[in-house]
Formats: sequence, structure tokens, C-alpha cells
Amino acid sequence: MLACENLWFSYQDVPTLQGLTLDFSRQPVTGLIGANGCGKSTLFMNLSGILRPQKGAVLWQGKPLDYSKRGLLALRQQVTTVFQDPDQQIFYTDIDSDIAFSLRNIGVEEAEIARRVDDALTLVDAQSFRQQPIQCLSHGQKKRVAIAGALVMQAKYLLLDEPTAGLDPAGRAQMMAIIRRIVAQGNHVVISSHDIDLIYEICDAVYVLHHGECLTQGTPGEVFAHRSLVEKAGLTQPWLVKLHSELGLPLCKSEDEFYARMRAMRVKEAS
Ligand SMILES: Nc1ncnc2c1ncn2[C@@H]1O[C@H](COP(=O)(O)OP(=O)(O)OP(=O)(O)O)[C@@H](O)[C@H]1O
Repeated sequence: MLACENLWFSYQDVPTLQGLTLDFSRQPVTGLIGANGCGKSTLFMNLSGILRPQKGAVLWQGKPLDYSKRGLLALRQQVTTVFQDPDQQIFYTDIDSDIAFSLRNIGVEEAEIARRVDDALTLVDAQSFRQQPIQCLSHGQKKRVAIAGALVMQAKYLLLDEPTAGLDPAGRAQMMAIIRRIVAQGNHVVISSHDIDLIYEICDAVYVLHHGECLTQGTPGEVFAHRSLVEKAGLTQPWLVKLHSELGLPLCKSEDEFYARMRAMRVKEAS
């Protein structure tokens, strides 16, 4: 279980997170949204123990986080953050060494490392460029390598900061497929993103932050139906929700579902 309870965090006495009580274990994919500076990255750093709340707690497996070296090491094998900029996370020039680094650090044996690295690269569709030097990869390919680096730890929670930023439509669709595969393996994913359409489509639950407070929460359908709250948080509704609220068209979860429903309606009208 990964959660936070009445969590307060300030940078130099400026309150940045204010009394957050959030639970990331209830649903497979949880979205964290809000305007620039609302505190999403600061929350991720609290959840991974990089920052420590001044009041309240991060709860891991039902208990307040253990900030000892041993406690944090154990946490980071189970809760892994993938930053927005993959260059922050990639240290080696060859992919296999980079991904294996954290496993070698904790003394995993080489045969097991080879197996996990192979599985992780397959899951993120990176086998085709596995032999290329990392500096020759595109931004999207580097992002996938960074995710593979987190997956090899077999973490139960993956915190993804802007997973689709800088990706073209094909890269974005591929990232969504990768997230679904990670979840299908029984893991939890927390996504912080300004990509509202992604959050609407892929998340099971959403928390909306506003000046470090939780403005509202619920399923994507519930959260995005409240246009005034969404706008107060400095966001807009997803396009599928707009079509529903502005034009009265069926509320669909994905583009494919929307087109299928529209085609079915046309067939029904024509008959
Ligand atoms: N190291 C720091 N020292 C002081 N203030 C900071 C520091 N890091 C962030 N802040 C401030 O804390 C607030 C929250 O920042 P944070 O980066 O968590 O927001 P965010 O929601 O992730 O923003 P974005 O959407 O732009 O990535 C901002 O007002 C920011 O200026």
C-alpha cells in the first residue's frame, strides 16, 4: 500500500503540499493533475522518500515510511520514479549496462540480471534498438529505456512524471500500451501529467491538486464532469468529455469507443 496521510511539506517555510490524504493502492492507475507549480513533483519526491514531510506521513505497506538507509533502499526497490527527462536517469552509454546498474548495486546474480533486463526491454518495445549507444536514441526511445530501468527492479509502484511529454502520436500510443502492460502484470502506476486526454483515458482514479491541496478526486468521469472545478485547477476538460457536455454526444472513455458508438448511432438512424 502506498498512500499519504495529512501530508504537509514546505520549501523554506513556503507551504507547498497542504494536508494531502491520498491513496495510490486503491486503483491500478492513478492520475495526478494540476497546473504548473501545484506540487506534483514535490509529492512524487515525498512518496519516494527523497523529501520528508514536516507534518503527516507517507504510508508504505500501512506504516509510516522508514527513512533509515535500509528503509529507503527497501522502498526504492518497490516504488520507482521515472522522471520526465530521461537524461536525468541514464548514466551509461550502453543500454544493457544502464538497466542492469541498479540490480548489480544490490547484488543480484548475473543470470537473473540478464533475464530481468531482457524481459524489461521486451515490455517497453526496446529490443530493436538494444544494441545502439544511448546517445544515439530518440527522446521517446530514451524514455522507454528509463522505464525499463525501473521495471527491472520489479517495483510494485511506478511513478511516471509526464510519460507522454515530447512524444509523437505513435510514441504516445506506444507509451499507453506499455503502461497497460505494466498494469497487466499486477503493478500500480501513478501518472503525473498535463496530458488530460491521457489521464482521462488510462486512469482509474484521479486526484486534482491546486496550490498543494487536493481540490477533488474520483473516477476520471466524475472528476472531469465538474467543469468549474477543472477550470479552477487551471485545466481543461478532455476532448471526449467536451463532446459529451457541449454537444450531448455519448460519453466515451476512448477515441475508438467514441467512433464505434457514433457509427452504431448512424446505422440505427439510417434503418
Ligand atoms: N527546490 C525548491 N525550492 C523552493 N521551492 C521549490 C523547489 N522546488 C519546487 N519549488 C516550488 O514548489 C512549488 C511546487 O513545485 P513542483 O515542481 O512540485 O510543481 P509541479 O506541479 O510538479 O509543477 P510542473 O507541472 O510545472 O512540473 C512551486 O511553486 C515551485 O516553485
